[in-house]
Amino acid sequence: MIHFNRKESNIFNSFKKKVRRLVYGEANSDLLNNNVRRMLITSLFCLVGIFFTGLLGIVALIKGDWLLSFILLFISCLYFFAVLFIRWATNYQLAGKLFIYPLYALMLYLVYTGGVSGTGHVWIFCVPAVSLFLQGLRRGVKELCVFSLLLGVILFFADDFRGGHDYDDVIASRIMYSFLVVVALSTIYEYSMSHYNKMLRESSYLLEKKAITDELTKLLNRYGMYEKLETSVSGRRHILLMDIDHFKQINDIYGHDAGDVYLEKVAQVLTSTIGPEGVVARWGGEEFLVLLSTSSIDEAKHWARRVCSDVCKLNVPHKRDLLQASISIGISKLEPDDMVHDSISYADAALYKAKREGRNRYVVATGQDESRRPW
Ligand SMILES: Nc1nc2c(ncn2[C@@H]2O[C@H](COP(=O)(O)OP(=O)(O)OP(=O)(O)O)[C@@H](O)[C@H]2O)c(=O)[nH]1
Repeated sequence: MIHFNRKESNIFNSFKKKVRRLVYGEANSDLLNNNVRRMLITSLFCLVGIFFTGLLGIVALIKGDWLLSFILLFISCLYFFAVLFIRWATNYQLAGKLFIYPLYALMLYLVYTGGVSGTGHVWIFCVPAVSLFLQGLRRGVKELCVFSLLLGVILFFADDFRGGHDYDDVIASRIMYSFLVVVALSTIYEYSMSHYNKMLRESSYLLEKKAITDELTKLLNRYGMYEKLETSVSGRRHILLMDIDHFKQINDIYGHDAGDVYLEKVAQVLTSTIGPEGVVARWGGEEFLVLLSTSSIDEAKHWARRVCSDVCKLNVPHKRDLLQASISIGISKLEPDDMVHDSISYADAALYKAKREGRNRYVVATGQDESRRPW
């Protein structure tokens, strides 16, 4: 068993960090994002490509094979440019094309000339996996068909042209068969991976949605609303924190299920009353929170008044009765540099003032400006 001592593992960790920074750049924390992942893998392909074409280019240069050396070093520079391009434009698709087309050309050139001592064809087996990854399943398969066709022509007829390598027919057919087997296996693998990734993306989308949605009312839940509240915007916004009045009585008299139906209806009223002026969430129990995009306190009061009036007008039929209630609201403002928690506390204090003053009303939070003063 290998044991690393602390110093070795520190060196190893800092080396790992450096490599991650080189490859991932700033995207390290966002690896679940499909685009970011593709960008990183394309960068990695390019880095591997730079290394190998660069190295083989230098070897060819030392051996005096000027043309091969020029081609390899040119491609190495192209891949370097592709890495920079991904970093600069974050466009992995174009960078992928910059990678794959020179690769096709280089592979066909190596097969055509036979490469070093007739070993040119040994490199072609990396093509299917790279092509399918960079170009996607459909396009990748089409391009691999064209590539295989050109490969076949070169393998069987290259010796008819000047500089073409003379492949034995048996070897040519074996190279062709084995290449087609790799194409088929890579296609099956890519198909199953893309299918699996699609399912993974769908289920992670559903889970994400579930995590921020209230099951009963289908509004945002507290967690989802916190995300909205913490999204920084340039201007002032307003918070309406609301609580249904004497809701316990509805539960006590008509039962919990009737209470649930009433909550659902209140959620619908809030959504239709506020419309695009804000975001509505179920804050918990019989409490709702609206984040208004308006910066004007008069407009915030206007929306609070409308909510009070629309909830009062709500009659929810239950057996032979009609469920009715009112709502109390606390209003506070949320400036870009305010602590979200503080603004909600102010709205909460205002809400309880509204309850104390007789319910079915709104109260604007006081003291918010004083709290911002340094004294
Ligand atoms: N049906 C139902 N009731 C809920 C739900 N969540 C909380 N409640 C009930 O909401 C009631 C809240 O009651 P209280 O906090 O005493 O307040 P209230 O009766 O609304 O009175 P005020 O707020 O003082 O006007 C409790 O009876 C809870 O059981 C829910 O999801 N469904």
